[in-house]
Amino acid sequence: MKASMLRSAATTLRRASSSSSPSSTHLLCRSFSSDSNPDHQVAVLGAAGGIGQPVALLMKLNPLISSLFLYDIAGTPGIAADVSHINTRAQALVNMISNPVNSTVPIAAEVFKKAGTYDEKKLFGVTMLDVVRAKTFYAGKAKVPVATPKAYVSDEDIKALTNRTQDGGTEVVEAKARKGCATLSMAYAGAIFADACLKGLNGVPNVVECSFVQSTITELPFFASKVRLGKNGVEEVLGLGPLSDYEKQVEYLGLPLVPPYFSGQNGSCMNFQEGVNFAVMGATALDIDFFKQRGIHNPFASCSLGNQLDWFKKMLPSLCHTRSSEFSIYVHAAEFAFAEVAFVEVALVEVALMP
Ligand SMILES: NC(=O)C1=CN([C@@H]2O[C@H](COP(=O)(O)OP(=O)(O)OC[C@H]3O[C@@H](n4cnc5c(N)ncnc54)[C@H](O)[C@@H]3O)[C@@H](O)[C@H]2O)C=CC1
Ligand SMILES: O=C([O-])CC(=O)C(=O)O
Repeated sequence: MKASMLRSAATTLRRASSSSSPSSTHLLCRSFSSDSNPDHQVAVLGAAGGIGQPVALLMKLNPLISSLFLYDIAGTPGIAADVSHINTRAQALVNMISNPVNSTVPIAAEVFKKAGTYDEKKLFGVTMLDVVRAKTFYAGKAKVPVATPKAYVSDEDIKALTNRTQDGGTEVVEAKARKGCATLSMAYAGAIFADACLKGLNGVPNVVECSFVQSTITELPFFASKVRLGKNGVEEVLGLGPLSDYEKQVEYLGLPLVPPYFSGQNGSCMNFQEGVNFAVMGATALDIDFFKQRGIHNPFASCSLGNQLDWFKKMLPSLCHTRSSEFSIYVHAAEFAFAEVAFVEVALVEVALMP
């Protein structure tokens, strides 16, 4: 999701919470409602999209929802009339599906902060599709709907199931001959997560699902883990719990875990043979001061690309002693990190330039 869409969402929620007067938002809103109790209102943003359409259908079928509002883009000011019908407050829970969720959620947090509507208990990255896939693939392997992994599935199978879950998106994209991605299963997963949120809001006890949320369970400001849902959104961010030996392994994370950079004596890396990591999550291409001067706080960014290039330059002398195969592995990881940086950068610049 681009920052412009987040901005639209933030604008919509802010306006919905504060005013019933016509707004100048550029969203085209189609809305309808059903008469059921309790009174929960749900808005689907991007409702005309591959995921949005089936999500809207599933939301319409959910008896916990009394009003359903569907939004998509169009360049018409007629949106104002529709938006003014929404009387929901900024208490809304926001479930972000747009990829990459681990970037769009922190960016959304910044947008909401800028709009003065951020509540860390109410912003969720939807990671439910991974859970749905894991359960489905596991049940297929174990031949039972619910089971203890150790009891039914070998370590080797768990590894294969983990890989299949991690690659689930690609599996669907390829099955659709690259003409589409996972929309129906994502809509199902999104609807299940929304239903859990609604149950939490209704005071159903002990509703626990996985989500990418603001978190203190690791050193990262946002993380995906089990979350207890309640009347205010996130009731409790639950810890990781005991990890199996396999889960503790690096490959479970899907990326080579390269130690962070630190300079040793004479500015060289202490032990490059075990790798060196210049990538810092959320690092910006523009200097950090650019964002500071515009009042943007990026919780991930403690350095810029310039800092990383400086570290790299200091490290260069050690490269002469490194085998080329090792070098290519690290360069590969860096390429991945830079791609992510590029997306975050564009979105952050958009946030920085917000009026
Ligand atoms: N979290 C997860 O596990 C998954 C996430 N995704 C992600 O979900 C996202 C959406 O996927 P699709 O529905 O297939 O895409 P899509 O392109 O079919 O739909 C997106 C919709 O958003 C609308 N839109 C764009 N800007 C808007 C704005 N400012 N306001 C309102 N509507 C706006 C577009 O007009 C379009 O109808 C993608 O980022 C995709 O990568 C997809 C599958 C799984
Ligand atoms: O990559 C995508 O857009 C789809 C996705 O996340 C998935 O299917 O897991």
